Amino acid sequence: MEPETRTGSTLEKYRVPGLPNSFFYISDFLSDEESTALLAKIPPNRWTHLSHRRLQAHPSTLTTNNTLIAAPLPPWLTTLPVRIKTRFKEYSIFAETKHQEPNHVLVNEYQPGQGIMPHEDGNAYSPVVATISLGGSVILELFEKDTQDNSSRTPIHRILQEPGSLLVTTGEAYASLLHGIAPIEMDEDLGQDTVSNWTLLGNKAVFEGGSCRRVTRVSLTYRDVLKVSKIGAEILGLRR
Ligand SMILES: O=C(O)CCC(=O)C(=O)O
Ligand SMILES: [Fe+2]
Repeated sequence: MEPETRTGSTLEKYRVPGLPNSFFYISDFLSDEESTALLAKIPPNRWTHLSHRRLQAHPSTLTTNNTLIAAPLPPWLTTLPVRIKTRFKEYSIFAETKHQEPNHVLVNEYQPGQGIMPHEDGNAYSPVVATISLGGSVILELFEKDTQDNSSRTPIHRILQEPGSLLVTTGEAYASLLHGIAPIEMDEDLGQDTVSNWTLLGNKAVFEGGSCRRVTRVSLTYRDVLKVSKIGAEILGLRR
């Protein structure tokens, strides 16, 4: 692995222009080698199969009461093969969240034609999500929160997520918009005027034809769950 050379990096230069606030897009958060190494670490036996994608939660699924049972994230998501936690610190991504570091990761896998309905991530988490994309590129659509039903919604912004990229969603962007991925096989109408992070893309040439065929994409969404229960200590009566 390369030595860390990013100390002192600021997120500001990665701010996606033209969006309410606050999205940040780092196209080269991971190298190709790091992306490959990370993909290879995803445990094959932890998937929950949903109708339009498959999902795993680390270290575990939240309880019905949105509580995380205290447990460390597995090292493959934080330190090895990539020093992800260190990189998050360098960009101060979780500097202002409750535990000042992520304690929960959802891994989503989408085949071409699969997506995720417009939704908000809600108040179980501090309002910061850091999304690493692996495999294929995809358009994330942003929607106004309103009373329209999902079928008639039209996106107000579109963010193109390339493999190896990091998208950070914070503050108002987290709370005031919905986000989703259309269940299609090809993202189209790609260009300067239709993709909010066009100037921040790492490999614009790939999209200059205006479309991009989906291939399998895996996303790792890092979050800081607000409520953490030290259930082991509770059972033993050791909780202060
Ligand atoms: O795959 C993505 O980039 C989005 C995933 C997502 O919105 C979620 O897990 O809440
Ligand atoms: Fe989400």
